[in-house]
Amino acid sequence: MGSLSPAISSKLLLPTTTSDRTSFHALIRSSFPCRGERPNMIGVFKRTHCVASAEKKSKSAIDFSDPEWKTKFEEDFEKRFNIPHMRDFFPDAVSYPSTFCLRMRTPVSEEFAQGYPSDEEWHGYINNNDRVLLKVIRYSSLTSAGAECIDPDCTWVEQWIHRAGPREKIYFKPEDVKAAIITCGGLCPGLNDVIRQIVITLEIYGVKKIVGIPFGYRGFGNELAEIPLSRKVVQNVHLSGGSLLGVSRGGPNVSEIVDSMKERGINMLFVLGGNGTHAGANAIHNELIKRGLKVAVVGVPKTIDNDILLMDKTFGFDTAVEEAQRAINSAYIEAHSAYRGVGIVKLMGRSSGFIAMQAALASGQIDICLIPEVPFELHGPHGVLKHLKYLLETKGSAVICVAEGAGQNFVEKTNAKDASGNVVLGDIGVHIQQEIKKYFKEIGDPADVKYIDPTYMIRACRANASDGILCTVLGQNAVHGAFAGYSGITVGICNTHYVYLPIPQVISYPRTVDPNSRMWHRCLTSTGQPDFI
Ligand SMILES: Nc1ncnc2c1ncn2[C@@H]1O[C@H](COP(=O)(O)OP(=O)(O)O)[C@@H](O)[C@H]1O
Ligand SMILES: O=P(O)(O)OC[C@H]1O[C@](O)(COP(=O)(O)O)[C@@H](O)[C@@H]1O
Ligand SMILES: [Mg+2]
Repeated sequence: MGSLSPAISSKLLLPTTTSDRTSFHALIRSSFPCRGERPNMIGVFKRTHCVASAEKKSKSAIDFSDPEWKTKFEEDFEKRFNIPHMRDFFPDAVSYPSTFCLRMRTPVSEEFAQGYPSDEEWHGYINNNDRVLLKVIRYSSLTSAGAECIDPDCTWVEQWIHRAGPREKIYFKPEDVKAAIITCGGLCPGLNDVIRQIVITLEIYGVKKIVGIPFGYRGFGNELAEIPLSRKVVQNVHLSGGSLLGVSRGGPNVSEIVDSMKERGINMLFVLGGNGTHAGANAIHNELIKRGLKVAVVGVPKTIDNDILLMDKTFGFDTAVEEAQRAINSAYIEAHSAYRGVGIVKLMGRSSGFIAMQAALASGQIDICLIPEVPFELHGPHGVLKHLKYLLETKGSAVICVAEGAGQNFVEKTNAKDASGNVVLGDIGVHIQQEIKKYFKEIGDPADVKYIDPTYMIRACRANASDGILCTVLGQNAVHGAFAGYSGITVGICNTHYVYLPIPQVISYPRTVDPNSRMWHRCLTSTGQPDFI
């Protein structure tokens, strides 16, 4: 393991504006070519396998010899994780006592003629100054496994983020609200659960006009009619997978979406989607502000790939891992029952191998787990095929779990993109299957290869119980955030607590498995696989 270059470790760029941050992340990526060593998006050093090139380092950096650097870092962190509020853009924004009351769950009268039921003594409101600690481990050294430190000495620095939940003051009168819900990108278990909770919570605040926009951002095209939503409509939707509203990739541009929102009179937008969707939601939020429109845009991160930064996990991920067990178990049984059987399971994960890693860990039936974050060779003395031969000779069978984004260097690039601009990946599962068959034929040993691709099965199912709970809390908090007057935010779970985060902070780049993390090490311990390079 190499150590950090002194030139790099002595200073660190601290971005303050959005454009600064964009260049910060670009700089970080270009300056730290080795995955394990670059500071992450909150400027954190990680233990490295190689040394970065110091000359690419920014001139504008924090000087760790400055006795004030820690205070400056904490202040900058507070600024970056500030959640945008109506008051920031509309100083004359008026607040009202909340209509969300834990004791009195419905407004006092249908028409709010008697005012809002806000004079109970205790409502369970969140104070705007409540915070959640983002990092809870105090590493003593960069040599600690998975260490994330701000400076080379691993000084303890507090990083606080905003606590989610209902506030005492709201910035929308429920009778003036027209709320819209939209689901974008690919499917994910739990979408219906989140939709359901958003609708139910909106109704508890007293909102009457709630609609679903069909088929993601495409639904803002004029030809698609809104779907009226109410508790009655959503009551049982969580019992099935998919999205009641439909999903899509691509769609109108941001300006057209905002035109459409204005025309429809939407002043609360709940956006369920992944990195791309959130980039869209943030752009919509900025455009609305630019046009002086008082609209709350709140995201709920959706991705079975679990590739959103800073969160413990995203909803649907646990369900996907659980569903993957069925495919892995089938592959295991097939492989185990065959003479020199090899089972291959391909799982989703465009650039992040979380599903493959966790599914391998959960099953205990995987011998080789291949993820996009960890390079490997197929051929050669240290390659996957050599190890497979060893496994067949010693165990008699083997099971491989491969993430769809792994080993893309082995498959032909098409340069094709989907409607959202995501690169269309080559099929690594099919490629590995063919290479295994070819290899064993060439060496004259038999191998009975069975390939299972459960790709869409693991994301089209309904959410399991723990995801159902996560969806419930996230959906409710999304509504609380909108009523509290926040916009351009997303909800998440952080160290088991629920938080609001400014969208740009969670989508700077996809979250990936850290090959130096304890979890990846646990996976390697479990599979017993060597390095394949
Ligand atoms: N950078 C972006 N700015 C605005 N909209 C985007 C951006 N990236 C993607 N989108 C839109 O967000 C939606 C979902 O994006 P996609 O990448 O397919 O899924 P996900 O949100 O799950 O990552 C699509 O309608 C796409 O057009
Ligand atoms: O076939 P589709 O609908 O494009 O979906 C495939 C993609 O969906 C995912 O599961 C999740 O992607 P999103 O988060 O963008 O929805 C990826 O792992 C995978 O590449
Ligand atoms: Mg995406």
